[in-house]
Amino acid sequence: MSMEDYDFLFKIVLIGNAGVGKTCLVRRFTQGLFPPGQGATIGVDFMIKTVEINGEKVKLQIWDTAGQERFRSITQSYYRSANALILTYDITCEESFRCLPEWLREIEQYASNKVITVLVGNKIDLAERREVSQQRAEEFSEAQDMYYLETSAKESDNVEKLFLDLACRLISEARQNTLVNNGETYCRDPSCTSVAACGGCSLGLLEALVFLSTR
Ligand SMILES: Nc1nc2c(ncn2[C@@H]2O[C@H](COP(=O)(O)OP(=O)(O)OP(=O)(O)O)[C@@H](O)[C@H]2O)c(=O)[nH]1
Repeated sequence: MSMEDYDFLFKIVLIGNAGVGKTCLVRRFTQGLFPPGQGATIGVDFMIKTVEINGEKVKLQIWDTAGQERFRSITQSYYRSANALILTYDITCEESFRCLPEWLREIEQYASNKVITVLVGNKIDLAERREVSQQRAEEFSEAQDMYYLETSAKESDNVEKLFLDLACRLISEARQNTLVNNGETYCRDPSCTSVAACGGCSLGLLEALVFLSTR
């Protein structure tokens, strides 16, 4: 697709504890599948999906970060140019909910103050194993001024809604000019703000892949 083939380009970054289902949410949305035996993400993964909203083409760059602590210094560097963050926890895992204030501190420290943050409680298909009530999560998200949604990547519940509602909000913020301006970054170098696809930045896609796979 050429650069002119879309009206909006947004960068969305998924964060949250390991195993909460970030990769499965991204795969469900971008590829329409629930991957069997999904392994832990190493560093950062990247997918693109273009959607049409009210006749306008919206290109979503979706960055899936590793939840494991050992990758934190890599993943933090991806917050800065994000237009939106999807902070995910697992409704069957109290620990993943208790870690949310820690994630919010990371956002405060590393993301732009214009970033839109959505809180997602994933794995609602496992209702019998729920450890965090919807009410508790809603109260928490309201107190933090975040939009809240519960999803199941497995059953495809609310996954399209999550990304499409977010795209609508991003369009509306872009129109009011209040969004993070991140240029059109096509490579994995978080500091790249090049408009050309990796043409002008110091760390091209191939080099970045080697960098990530050797860690
Ligand atoms: N039942 C159920 N299981 C899910 C759902 N989403 C993810 N899982 C499972 O949860 C496990 C972890 O999923 P991932 O998508 O790898 O989690 P992650 O947050 O990307 O993990 P890291 O890459 O380590 O940060 C896998 O075994 C998935 O099959 C869901 O909606 N329902």
